[in-house]
Amino acid sequence: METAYPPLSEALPSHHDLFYGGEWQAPITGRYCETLNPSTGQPIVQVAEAGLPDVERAVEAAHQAFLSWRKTPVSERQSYLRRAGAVLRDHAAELALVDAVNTGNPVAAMLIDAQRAANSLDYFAGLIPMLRGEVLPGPFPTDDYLHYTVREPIGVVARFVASNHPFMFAGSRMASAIAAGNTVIIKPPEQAPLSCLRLAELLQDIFPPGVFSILPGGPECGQALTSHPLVKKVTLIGSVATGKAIQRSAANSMKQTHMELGGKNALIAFPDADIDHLVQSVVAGMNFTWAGQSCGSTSRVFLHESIHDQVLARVVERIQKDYRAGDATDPATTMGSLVSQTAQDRVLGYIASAKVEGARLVIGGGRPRELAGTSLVGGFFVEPTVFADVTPDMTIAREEIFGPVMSVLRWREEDEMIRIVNSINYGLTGSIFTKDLATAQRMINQVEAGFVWVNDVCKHFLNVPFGGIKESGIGRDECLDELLAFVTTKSVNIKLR
Ligand SMILES: NC(=O)c1ccc[n+]([C@@H]2O[C@H](COP(=O)([O-])OP(=O)(O)OC[C@H]3O[C@@H](n4cnc5c(N)ncnc54)[C@H](O)[C@@H]3O)[C@@H](O)[C@H]2O)c1
Repeated sequence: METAYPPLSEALPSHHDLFYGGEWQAPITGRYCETLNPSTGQPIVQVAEAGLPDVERAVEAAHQAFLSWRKTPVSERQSYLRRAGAVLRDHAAELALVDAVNTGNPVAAMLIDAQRAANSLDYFAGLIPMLRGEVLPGPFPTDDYLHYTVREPIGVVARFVASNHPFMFAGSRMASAIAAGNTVIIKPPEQAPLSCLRLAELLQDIFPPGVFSILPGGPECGQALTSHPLVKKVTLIGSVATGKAIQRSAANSMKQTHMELGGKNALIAFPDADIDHLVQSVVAGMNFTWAGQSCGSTSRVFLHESIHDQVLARVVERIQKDYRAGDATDPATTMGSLVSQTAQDRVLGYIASAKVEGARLVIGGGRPRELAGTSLVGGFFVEPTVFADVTPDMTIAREEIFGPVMSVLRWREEDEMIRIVNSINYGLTGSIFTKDLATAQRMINQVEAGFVWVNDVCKHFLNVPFGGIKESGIGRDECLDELLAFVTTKSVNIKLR
């Protein structure tokens, strides 16, 4: 069935201020900043920017709300979360449209995001009864002492959300913290705050005031949240550099942090891989639909020399057939833009570095020529780009580009290949393509990544922990561990006589 999208004017949020304490509030500093449509580069609307005094008020409101939310019965918390999930499902098309116009990601592909966020809200509602403690044996007779543990919420949680799927991350990641009895302040990405504002409009009558807040803003807002003494945990979906900055700021008040960071993920293809499936997966793994902007993109493709040339040729053919840059709000668009001019410049900079360092440009490498003379000429597009003959020391083999740029590396010796795979500081995901289970298991044992697919790419499965090792993150999401990350354990010892 074809999706019916509302007119953009009806989908966009009518509020552009800050949402905290259950109300819309104008920024005390009076600062507003333009947000753009990355498909055209044109402004959409001005959105409030939270400053230090706004953060003070929002955190205080969230803290007051915490004092009662933590005591809210489990069944009530579950019903709040499930109602929120139902609302997101009902509004999937408009939320997809808002993110399309503000992130540059094609609207048809964004439809799934509301579903994912809603599934997460339902999932964590169902998991709340797992927040149980234990009765523990101690060193003395049980007639003398009873020892047990209880799980308690932490307090106000600040969640910083990445620019690639703003409302999916806001909606899905608020679920665990709220389910556990905390209150949450979400800071949307500067580049694309509109879907989080729409989220607040949709959920404002569902949760009690202060349980969730949306504070659009820039560095001042970020710094104020990460250093505020009443914010007890800071979580980020973002880049490694931002993760380090947040950790430094949070360290002053010894805050817990939870980090979902970048990746430079390897796809490893063995000679016995099913070639048709491999070709399709190499292309799918790059997430060209949203211009490569996915933490899990398998942007380093290790092809065994015996299949290298045929796979590369077919990958290129498939990319050229399947992806055409277009306006993100058009349901027929198969490839979106980067989220901002800064992101476009960064990606073009990496492409230039690859050329200088000697990689072989196979396709792409610039702005799409076919957009010249159209209304999209000012959009932040980059063609799907493939470099071959990439060597491990090249910048594009080592750094996360977060754009539509695939690096293909040829390999011969397995030990040398796995050494190169593991030679970088990232450790988010990895994909292994082979028909042989023993080969797959040998690689699984060696690849340094928090999440490994065998004969697949990119898929997330709710209830299966997702997260990185090395500099790609701290903690696990989309599973019970995520819920447990938002409680602390209190040990109780009762002297019985
Ligand atoms: N591991 C994952 O699950 C996952 C998922 C999606 C994206 N990512 C990563 O996110 C990055 C892309 O997203 P991005 O460009 O929005 O990332 P980013 O690091 O630039 O920004 C992420 C968020 O942090 C905020 N922020 C930036 N500096 C801050 C500071 N000093 N203090 C507090 N907040 C600050 C931003 O406003 C934004 O909301 C990529 O590295 C990508 O791999 C990771």
